Amino acid sequence: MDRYKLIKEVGDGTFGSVWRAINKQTGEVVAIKKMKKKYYSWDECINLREVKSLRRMNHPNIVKLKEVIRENDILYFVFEYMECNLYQLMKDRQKLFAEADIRNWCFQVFQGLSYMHQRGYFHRDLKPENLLVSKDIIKIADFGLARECYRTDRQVFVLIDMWAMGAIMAELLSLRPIFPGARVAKSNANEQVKMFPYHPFSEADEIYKICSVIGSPTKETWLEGLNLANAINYQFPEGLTVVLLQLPDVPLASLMPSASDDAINLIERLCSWDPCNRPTAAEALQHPFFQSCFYVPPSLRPKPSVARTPPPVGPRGSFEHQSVKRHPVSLANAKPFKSYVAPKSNAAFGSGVQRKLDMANQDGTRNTKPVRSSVKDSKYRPPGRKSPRKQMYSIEDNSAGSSLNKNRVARGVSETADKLANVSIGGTVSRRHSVSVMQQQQLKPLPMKAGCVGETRDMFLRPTQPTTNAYSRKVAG
Ligand SMILES: Nc1ncnc2c1ncn2[C@@H]1O[C@H](COP(=O)(O)OP(=O)(O)OP(=O)(O)O)[C@@H](O)[C@H]1O
Repeated sequence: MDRYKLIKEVGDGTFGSVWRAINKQTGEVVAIKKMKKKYYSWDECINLREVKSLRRMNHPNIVKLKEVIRENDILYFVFEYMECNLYQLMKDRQKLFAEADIRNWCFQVFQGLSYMHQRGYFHRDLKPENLLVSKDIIKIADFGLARECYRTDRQVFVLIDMWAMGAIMAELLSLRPIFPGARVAKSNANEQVKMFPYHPFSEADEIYKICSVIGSPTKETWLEGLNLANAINYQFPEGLTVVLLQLPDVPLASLMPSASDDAINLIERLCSWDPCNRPTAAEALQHPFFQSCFYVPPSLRPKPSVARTPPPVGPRGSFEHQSVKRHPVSLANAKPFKSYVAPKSNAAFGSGVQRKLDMANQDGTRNTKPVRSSVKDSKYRPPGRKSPRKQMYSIEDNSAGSSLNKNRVARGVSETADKLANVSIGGTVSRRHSVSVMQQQQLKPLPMKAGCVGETRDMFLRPTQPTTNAYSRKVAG
């Protein structure tokens, strides 16, 4: 570690604190994650999920793990440095993001996810804090909960991440969490939840909040989920919504009045009760929301120095000019997504030897086609599917990153059986948001944005500046 100079703490997560640091030899700025747990053997380290999964990832939209160091029983991950995370960009922001920016970010994240999912990994902890941004580039980080899934399960498991992406997209568009939870001490929550099953800190409440936004599942939207619920004698909170709490339905568009129809449609698809109705990442890239996105492969980029990260992708014009255009695309006619090829595994590491991860040999030549819609006036359809004191490493499985309670909000309801089975009065959940759906509904219409073009409803509802900031998450720095 003496090769690095720690500059400033930039993040403090459940498992580690993250520092901006400089490599004294090369001058390179890096991010060093110092794990909180002690690691007494090298075997423990190489079996961490974060290590096992990240060593296999080599994509411009997945944060690069450069080195793993164990020194005095402390484990350090050396990552490429990113300026901030998406939550930091949102938390103090008053003005909504341009939809073009959101499109650009989401397009990149879906590319990273598509790459990861095709290799059999799913993230399971997607949230704004784990999407890191530097200029126009966004990368997926924090693979502490990432899991590998068998080929047969892949289609279903990876769709967990897609739910989270729907929630993140909605949050970006409204600057508010769409299914807001609360962050509380678990011990407190336990007591309080026992007293009232729909207490805001319970999992039941989280399901309730989801139902109040997207409606309770029906036979049409999620028969399997209803059967599962029946099997464990669980009733979705539709009745309670009406009888006890009198919450009206919340059309998604009213929570994001400035969002285009395409954006709303994609979020609705992603946040479908039935995982099989959610598009995969590759399919999401073909959604009309991304019709104006283009991608320049690294091999065609002018400067080698930027070859490891994609250039800004996104609309060529401003959103204001494009918001009423519709170029729906039929999946049947859409070009298949072409992904990066998995990097070759690193050679086995030698104990006690510092070794750099060979993550720099990215092959960008394969992703040569821009993802673009070509067929007009057809409707997008969702897919129908059923030691030495000092060690450094090149990587392999898991132990420390196994707490499933980290954050369930963004991870969503697709862990169906899990979630339904755990809906009990004593259940606890750790969450980060604190604003209720009721508060979201009380958003007052603000003056119309000059120059906006949209449908009639937009003209009355389009806010340019939310009056309150919905965030309560804590971020270092
Ligand atoms: N490569 C990086 N460059 C810059 N900042 C980073 C980097 N990696 C992480 N961070 C910052 O540190 C924060 C915590 O990192 P990370 O999510 O990896 O830790 P964690 O302990 O796993 O957190 P969590 O509680 O979400 O599980 C991130 O939200 C981000 O703000």
